[in-house]
Amino acid sequence: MIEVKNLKKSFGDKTILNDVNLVMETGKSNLIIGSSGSGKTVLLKCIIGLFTPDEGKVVYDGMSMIDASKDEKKELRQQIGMLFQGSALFDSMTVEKNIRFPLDMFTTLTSGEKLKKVNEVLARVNMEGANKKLPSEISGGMKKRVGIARAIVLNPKYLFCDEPNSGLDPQTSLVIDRLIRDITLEYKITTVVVTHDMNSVMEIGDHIFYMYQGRKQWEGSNKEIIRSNDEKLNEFIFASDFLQDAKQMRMMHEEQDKKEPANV
Ligand SMILES: Nc1ncnc2c1ncn2[C@@H]1O[C@H](COP(=O)(O)OP(=O)(O)OP(=O)(O)O)[C@@H](O)[C@H]1O
Repeated sequence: MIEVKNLKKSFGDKTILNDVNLVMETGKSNLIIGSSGSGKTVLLKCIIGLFTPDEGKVVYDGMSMIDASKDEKKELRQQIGMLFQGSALFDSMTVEKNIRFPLDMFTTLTSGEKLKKVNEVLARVNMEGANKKLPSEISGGMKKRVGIARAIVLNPKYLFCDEPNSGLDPQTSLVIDRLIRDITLEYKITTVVVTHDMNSVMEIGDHIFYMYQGRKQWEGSNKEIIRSNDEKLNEFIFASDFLQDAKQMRMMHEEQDKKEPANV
């Protein structure tokens, strides 16, 4: 579980995050959504320790990141897997070397043990046998899968994904979303996803945080979001790329409700 408590962050006299409180549960996909400039990336960077908040705390399973010792921070960093926007693979390295990179950085495993781990995670993302391929030789969706394999190779307790579907077609996005959701459940990871994609919200949004002008404006599940009465959230849903999908989803759910009233 990750708890964000009374987090504040400003740059100069501009307040970016204003008293943000979130609880992100283990084994769940926690999504952060919001319009451009609402503070999602700054929030993510505060959570993973790339920015130091001006006030407040980020607590990882009872351990406050700010108050942690140097060794505790180092240990925590190893428990964090990161899927970057655009996958961020090393172009000159093969798939195998890309995935092995965190093992080389953080472990003293033998090369045989490392290869075993690489092959395990490659199989988990359905990319068996792709060891010797270069990033330039695989598709965007495959690159994301390699990025996920690299993010989970150290068995992280926490997984952060920044726009995991950027640049992917809807079908491939669905594959990536489901992979993130399944891995979150199987490995009992606390997963945090920053996204603009309504399909992801509906597919994997166990818990969604809607950020508006540096504050948490709304939170709830993917079932609740399409029935929300929050004006700002609805404006966001209906004014953005979410429009078509959201309308369709809302209609689908209304149809479903007529048949079987949902208890939410
Ligand atoms: N290092 C920085 N120094 C100064 N201002 C910053 C810095 N990083 C972000 N900001 C400002 O913080 C605000 C929030 O930015 P942030 O990147 O968190 O938005 P976002 O919600 O992630 O947007 P997007 O969806 O476009 O990525 C913006 O006004 C941005 O200019």
